Amino acid sequence: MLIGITGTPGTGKTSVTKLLEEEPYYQVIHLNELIKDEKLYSEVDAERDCVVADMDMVYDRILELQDKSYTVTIVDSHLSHHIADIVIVLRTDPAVLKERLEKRNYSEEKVKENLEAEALDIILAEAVEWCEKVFEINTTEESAEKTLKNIMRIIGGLRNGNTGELEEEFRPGSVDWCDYLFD
Ligand SMILES: Nc1ncnc2c1ncn2[C@@H]1O[C@H](COP(=O)(O)OP(=O)(O)O)[C@@H](O)[C@H]1O
Repeated sequence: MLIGITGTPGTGKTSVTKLLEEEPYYQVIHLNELIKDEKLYSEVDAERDCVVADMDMVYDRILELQDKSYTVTIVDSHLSHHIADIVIVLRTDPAVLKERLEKRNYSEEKVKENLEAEALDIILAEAVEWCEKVFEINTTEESAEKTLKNIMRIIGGLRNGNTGELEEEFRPGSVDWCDYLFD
């Protein structure tokens, strides 16, 4: 089973997937590192300080790397909803996200761009449009450990074919940052 952990940068994807990596039966691919290490991109955008991933190359590489001896392969990246059919979108209140992104020494422009993307649900909307199953977790006031527990509950439900209540609890659209936009 291939599952994407996606969300705006700073929402906690890498922190939680690093914890998941320590659990047995989970293969974790940190896609952003892989894209840089293996140059799976078509362009370097120096102005925006990022690369433009070649998603065909990325998709083929993920399929090659997916090790079926693991029960679940997790793809950690804000691009993972381009690849996986099942995704968990991590969300963080833009006011909290701002602090996290500023600590990363992102430019003012890059912080603003990411905060707007989070406030406007950009990744969530893409995931809902492209993926078969989407779960949304608000990590604003949760530790990475608590988020890990929720992710493992969702994966457990998917494996048992019993996601009814989880689909309600982590329903896409349950998080709303509209107040941030109109403050
Ligand atoms: N659940 C959380 N609660 C508080 N801080 C968190 C949480 N998850 C991550 N962080 C902090 O936020 C920052 C960004 O987390 P990271 O996992 O790198 O996000 P992403 O992979 O989504 O870009 C890190 O400094 C991390 O310590």
